[in-house]
Amino acid sequence: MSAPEPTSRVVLAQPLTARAFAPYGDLLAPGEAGREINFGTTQRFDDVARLDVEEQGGRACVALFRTDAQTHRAPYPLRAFERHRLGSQSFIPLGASRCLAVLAGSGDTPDEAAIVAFMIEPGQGVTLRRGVWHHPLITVGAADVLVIERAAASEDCQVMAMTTRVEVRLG
Ligand SMILES: NC(=O)N[C@@H](O)C(=O)O
Ligand code: NI
Repeated sequence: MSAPEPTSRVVLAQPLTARAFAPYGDLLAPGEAGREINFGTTQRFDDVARLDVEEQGGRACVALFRTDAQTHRAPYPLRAFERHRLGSQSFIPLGASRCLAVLAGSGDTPDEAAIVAFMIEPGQGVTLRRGVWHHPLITVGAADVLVIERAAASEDCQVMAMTTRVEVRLG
C-alpha cells in the first residue's frame, strides 16, 4: 500500500489593507491632493505608486501579464519564491481581474513559516518593495494584470524553490 501524500500547510488569502501590507510595500492609493484637470472634468492624482526602478541604470518597464483559468485556480500549490533586489514591482489587476500577492518576508531566504497571501481586488494595486520574497504571479482564474517593474541589461530575479508543501486557498 503506497504511503499517503504528505499534507500541505494551508495559507488563506486575506483582504488587502495598507496596514497589513505595510511590511512588504504600498497599496496604490490616490492621496488627498487630487487636482482638477481637463476643464474640471477630471481629478488627477500623481505618484499613486512609489516606483524604485532606477538602481544601476534601470528604467521603468510596464508589462501586461495574461493568465489562463487552467493554471490559475484554487487551491494553489506554491512552487518557489523570488525576489528582485534592485527594484520594486507593482501589480495592478485590470478590469474584473483579481490576483494574489503571496509573500515570505525580506530575509536572506524566504521565510516559509511566515507566508502570507493577500487578495488584490479590482480597483486595488500594490507595489512590492525591492527584496521582498514573493511567489510568481497567481491570479483568480484568467486575468490581465499590469506590472510595472525595473528593467535593466541584466535580469534581477533570484528564485528559491520551496522546501515545504504549502498551498494557498481562497477561504
Ligand atoms: N518573472 C516575471 O516576469 N514575473 C515575476 O517577477 C513575478 O513576480 O511574477
Ligand atoms: Ni517578481
